[in-house]
Amino acid sequence: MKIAVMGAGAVGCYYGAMLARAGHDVTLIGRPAHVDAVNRDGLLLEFGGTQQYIEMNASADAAAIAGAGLVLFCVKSTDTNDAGAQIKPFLAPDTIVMSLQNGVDNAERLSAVIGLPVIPTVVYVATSMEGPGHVKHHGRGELVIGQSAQSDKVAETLRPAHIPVEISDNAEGALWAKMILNCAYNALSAISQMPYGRLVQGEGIWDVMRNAVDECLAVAKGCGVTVPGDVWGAIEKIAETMPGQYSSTAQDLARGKTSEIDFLNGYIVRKGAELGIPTPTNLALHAMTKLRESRD
Ligand SMILES: NC(=O)C1=CN([C@@H]2O[C@H](COP(=O)(O)OP(=O)(O)OC[C@H]3O[C@@H](n4cnc5c(N)ncnc54)[C@H](OP(=O)(O)O)[C@@H]3O)[C@@H](O)[C@H]2O)C=CC1
Ligand SMILES: CC(C)(CO)C(=O)C(=O)O
Repeated sequence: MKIAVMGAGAVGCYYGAMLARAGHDVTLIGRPAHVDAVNRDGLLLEFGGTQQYIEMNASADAAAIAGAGLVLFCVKSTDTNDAGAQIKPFLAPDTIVMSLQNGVDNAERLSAVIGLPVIPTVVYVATSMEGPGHVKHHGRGELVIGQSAQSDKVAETLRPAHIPVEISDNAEGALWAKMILNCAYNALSAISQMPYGRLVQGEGIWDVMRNAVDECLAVAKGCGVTVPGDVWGAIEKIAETMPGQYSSTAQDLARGKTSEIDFLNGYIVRKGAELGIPTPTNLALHAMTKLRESRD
């Protein structure tokens, strides 16, 4: 089966590389600098202290997605609608589309744009682009995917490529759990430009995080979502296990890029307003991050 990746970035290149390494016919759709490097040398995958060039197809033209049986959709939440509109003309009615993105509404938004079902996928991986056509794996790699008629087929395709897949009847709740963690840390790390270990030592920071999380849980409940696991316990663990890490939002702002904050704290604020649930802490975190994002 031909597999296409829309968004040749940290997540898309990693999963594309794992699948190509396992013998699949993989096509990456990405920006010209990455595409040129992959077409020239192959994709450089750094994994567990090893480096390997992996041959695969790459194109800057969304038309290269034509004929794919499976599409991994891996752009940032800010690009979902535009990238979805670009691939729509090249999808068949039976193409399986997965959203490998943070935030809770990407699968729904993408599905509305392309007119096909989209499998929501929670991505537990840490990867980064180290340069054009060069992806580095820092840890983990497992996916939790929603139930659908195609989910078994997806799992059977991905698992032999050393991509652990769990099919869950509460993938939505798992996406929420991850987003709530993001709502606790991402904006604070972005506004302060501090890593988590130092951040949580700030005066009142745990209280701010607790308030943000309580608002998120109230909004999740209002949306009828059951958030699995010990959300607060997982949040406390992040500061212990990743003390030197800056949030992806902090990294985006440091590079002058638009962040996904509208789909994290911003999403909670919008949903809270719809449901009549106050979200003052998320409102402040979102507004301050947007201010910082708009700085020259
Ligand atoms: N990196 C990680 O470790 C993790 C990331 N995630 C989530 O996964 C998603 C993807 O993140 P990540 O891979 O880090 O993001 P990246 O920015 O590294 O990758 C996305 C890539 O897609 C490109 N792109 C966007 N729109 C188009 C388009 N229309 N045509 C071609 N290329 C396009 C972007 O280019 P440009 O930048 O020029 O727009 C970028 O190179 C996000 O929702 C993120 O939150 C989840 C877990 C871990
Ligand atoms: C888990 C966490 C908070 C790790 O940095 C993350 O998902 C992000 O930075 O967006």
